[in-house]
Amino acid sequence: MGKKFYHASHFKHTLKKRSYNRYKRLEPLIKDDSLRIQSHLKPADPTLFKYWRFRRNLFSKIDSNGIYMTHELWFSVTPESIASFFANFVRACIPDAQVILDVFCGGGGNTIQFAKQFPKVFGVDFSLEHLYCTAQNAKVYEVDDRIWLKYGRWEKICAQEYFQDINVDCIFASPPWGGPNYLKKDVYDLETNLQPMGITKLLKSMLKISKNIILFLPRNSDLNQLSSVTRKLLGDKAKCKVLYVKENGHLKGVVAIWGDALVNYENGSTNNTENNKSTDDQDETDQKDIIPASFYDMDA
Ligand SMILES: C[S@@+](CC[C@H](N)C(=O)[O-])C[C@H]1O[C@@H](n2cnc3c(N)ncnc32)[C@H](O)[C@@H]1O
Repeated sequence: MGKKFYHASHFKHTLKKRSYNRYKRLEPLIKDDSLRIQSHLKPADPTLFKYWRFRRNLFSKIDSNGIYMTHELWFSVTPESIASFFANFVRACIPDAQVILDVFCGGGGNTIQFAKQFPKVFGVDFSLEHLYCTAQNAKVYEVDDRIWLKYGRWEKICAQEYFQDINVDCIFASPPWGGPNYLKKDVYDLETNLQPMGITKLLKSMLKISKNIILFLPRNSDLNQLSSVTRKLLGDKAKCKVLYVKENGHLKGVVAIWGDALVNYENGSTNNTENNKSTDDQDETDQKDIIPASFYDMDA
């Protein structure tokens, strides 16, 4: 992968060698190991307690005490059963896929589950701390050898065409929704609220790299905007499929899906049995289950 990416297995080492200034920024966190989660200890910030209670939903291996999180990751990591569902879904739809790109990879919730299914996974994030968490967490799941990380803003990375020469089979992205206020309005405007760019720009930037795209979006996302962006960028006959994602009966968000291989899948072809095993804390975690509750064929 040349000098463009950091291999997750040697993240610290390569960062120190190639980008000493960046390494220096991260060094205090590495030295005092302050991002490492000791599962039995509540986070210092009480506003995070509600996420900590469900910590095993985020990473089933959190009790290994080898998982790394930042403050932001407590409320933005994709819960493991959902991330596993997405990875199984892509595997079922594109069985011979080799390369997955996870834009906005955060703490590796999705990257790790993809790496369990596919030989090569790229993760992009503009937070060095988050990339460090992804690299560390991937070690716990023993998939660090399959993960390559890119530091930087997606806006810049796609403009500089870093992925142009790589045959990416599918792009997954869980972009920032703009904080908890996303539920305050009945309908979430995907052009003005989604970060770091609206849905049109985001989808356009990704279509240059792969035709198979999955975006994890707020549950109140404006479906009309998804329909019109599909028509605008892909033509009158193109389709976007929307899948409602539930965890423990709670609607967590929607995924918008583009690309024939993903859109034309057979219902029920994915299986999440590994993650249906309940962990301890029965009252907290209950049964983890992802139910594709509804499907909309957006006839653009
Ligand atoms: C919702 S979180 C992703 C969580 C991730 N899927 C996981 O399971 O850990 C969004 C991530 O996007 C990153 N991010 C926000 N703006 C970005 C940008 N312009 N370019 C790259 N990464 C960005 C944040 O640092 C954060 O880690």
